[in-house]
Amino acid sequence: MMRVNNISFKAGNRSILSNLSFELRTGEITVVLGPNGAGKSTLLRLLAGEMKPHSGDIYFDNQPMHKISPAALARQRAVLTQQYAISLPFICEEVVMMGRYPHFSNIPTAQDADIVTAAMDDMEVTHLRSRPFQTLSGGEQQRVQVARVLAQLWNPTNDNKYKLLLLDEPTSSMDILHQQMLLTKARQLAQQQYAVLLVLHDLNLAAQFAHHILLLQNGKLLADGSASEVLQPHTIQKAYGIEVSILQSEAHDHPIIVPVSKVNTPLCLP
Ligand SMILES: Nc1ncnc2c1ncn2[C@@H]1O[C@H](COP(=O)(O)OP(=O)(O)OP(=O)(O)O)[C@@H](O)[C@H]1O
Repeated sequence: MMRVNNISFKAGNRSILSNLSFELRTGEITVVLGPNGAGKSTLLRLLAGEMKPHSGDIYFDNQPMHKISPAALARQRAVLTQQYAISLPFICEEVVMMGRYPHFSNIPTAQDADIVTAAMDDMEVTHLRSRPFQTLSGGEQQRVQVARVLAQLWNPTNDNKYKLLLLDEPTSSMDILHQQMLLTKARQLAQQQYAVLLVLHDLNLAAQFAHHILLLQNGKLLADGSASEVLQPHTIQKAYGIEVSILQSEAHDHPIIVPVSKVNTPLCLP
């Protein structure tokens, strides 16, 4: 449902992404991995249509991305970026309702209100609905923002349109329970008409939930495939410069990645 053909992106003269090609398919969770600065967030913003690649093409639902109107795009794809500072004193329910803005003209309908309630229930933030967003903890804010993007793509009429959910490090502030809850929800959505793309740093979450992994290094695609294809010790060593062991356990249907090499951290004394 999304086809990326040989895209490159530059900031000034500096190449940030080079010659990336891949597909995002409905039914799948695609996880983008890579060290700090590899280009993951830049890639997500290009896929969201927030920026255009300097070369190459992105097709969404068989249309060139740049030809889709922002209003139409907002009904089919939702984005959670790493920065979501809200300076005005909105309460949480209003933040989640922002996800419904593309769906009503002036006043939210009863259905929009029901969707906000359901999305807040899914992210276990219903008890926070009347709290000012700025007073929430980091993990609570992240769950409210995920509820907002879920509300944006909520599909009560089953309109048969593909949905694309793009989440940049959505679990970074969440505790282990809420990480699992969110990624289980992402898996359920992928089983409907959604393609889900997650930027993650946690290789074990990627191993557990990804159908498809894109591993970036210096803006290039170092590996592209299933978790067991991509999460190999030599590939991880090449990408991150750290030695790992891959454990297989009968209790789990995915590999478990454990660092084994000692990292030589420069000692900074005052
Ligand atoms: N507008 C810009 N001008 C100059 N450099 C930029 C610009 N935007 C991004 N970069 C650089 O591009 C590289 C990729 O940035 P990006 O945010 O995509 O990395 P990332 O893989 O998401 O990193 P992280 O894991 O740290 O979040 C970084 O080195 C960043 O400094």
